[in-house]
Amino acid sequence: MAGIYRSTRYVLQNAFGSRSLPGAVRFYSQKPDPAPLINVDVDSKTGVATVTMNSPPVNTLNTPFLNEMGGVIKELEKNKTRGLILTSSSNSVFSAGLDIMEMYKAPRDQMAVFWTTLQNTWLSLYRTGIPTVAAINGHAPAGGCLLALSCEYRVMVGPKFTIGLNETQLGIVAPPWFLICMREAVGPRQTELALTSGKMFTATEALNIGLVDQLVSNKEEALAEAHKFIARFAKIPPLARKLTKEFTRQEGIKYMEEKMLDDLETFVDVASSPSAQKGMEMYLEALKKKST
Ligand SMILES: CCCCCCCCCCC/C=C/C(=O)SCCNC(=O)CCNC(=O)[C@H](O)C(C)(C)COP(=O)(O)OP(=O)(O)OC[C@H]1O[C@@H](n2cnc3c(N)ncnc32)[C@H](O)[C@@H]1OP(=O)(O)O
Repeated sequence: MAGIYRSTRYVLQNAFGSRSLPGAVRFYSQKPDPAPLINVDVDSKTGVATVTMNSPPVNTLNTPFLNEMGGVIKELEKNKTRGLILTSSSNSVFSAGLDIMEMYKAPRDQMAVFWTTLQNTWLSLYRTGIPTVAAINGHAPAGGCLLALSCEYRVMVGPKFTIGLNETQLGIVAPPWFLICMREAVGPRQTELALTSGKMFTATEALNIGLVDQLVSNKEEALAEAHKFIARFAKIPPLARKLTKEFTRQEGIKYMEEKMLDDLETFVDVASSPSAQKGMEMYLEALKKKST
């Protein structure tokens, strides 16, 4: 089994195409798609990129989306972008997390490609030397929360949106690297309390436990505060900053570098188990009922 996963990873690692940015202008990532999943807008004065997830209806994280995100981060690094602000084009959802359709009734090799892409893209975002901020302008459950936690600073639009690692409510388990990200933000006690119950926090609750750093009342304010955070690093030498970030995040980085294949195998085994599949089926049905 590990052989399949290793070759899958090889293919994926070579699948991130690259393309030069034509200076500080707007560009769309990866494929010349009339409806890109992610828009990137680089401010020509500050060199800060606003990366807007634009995969309606709820920015689920599936393989094409994650591949595109990985490509975007690579491009921004190559172009020495000064900052990355992650936000959503939706008025109510930052990201609904992993696309359950990538896991529900999916063949094991498809699940493996999906998970490997998630692992690689997460690691790129989590460890990038570019200062990162999540401008959370909508709900951010599970993988949506992970995306926000992988950034260095979180500004959330309140009060009506929610955020959290709710996996246990779905009968699935947040892997250790999700948990490490949460623990880095809120500490071990709050992590255990939050994850064992799968709690979704209101924006105010999230601020109170340190899951987010700032509350604002709309997206424009969130973007303005995100720019302010990035401006703090104007006079900090980039290499010193990057290495300090790596040292601070070494637990998560080490976990992924050393345990990537074990994590992948565990994921495929757990996600394809009859009980996890039943749980996903019921959850999808509940989501569908809610939306009709
Ligand atoms: C080492 C140990 C490893 C073990 C690991 C094994 C197990 C793997 C676990 C991995 C961790 C998982 C992480 C995840 O991210 S799982 C996904 C969790 N996400 C959610 O719970 C969010 C679900 N969605 C919602 O709550 C709402 O959609 C939301 C509040 C985000 C927005 O609500 P809104 O009313 O605006 O929109 P709708 O609910 O009507 O949704 C619109 C359509 O989108 C579909 N949808 C929503 N979320 C998902 C999703 N995550 N995946 C797939 N599809 C989704 C929804 O069904 C609607 O579809 P239709 O329009 O067709 O009805």
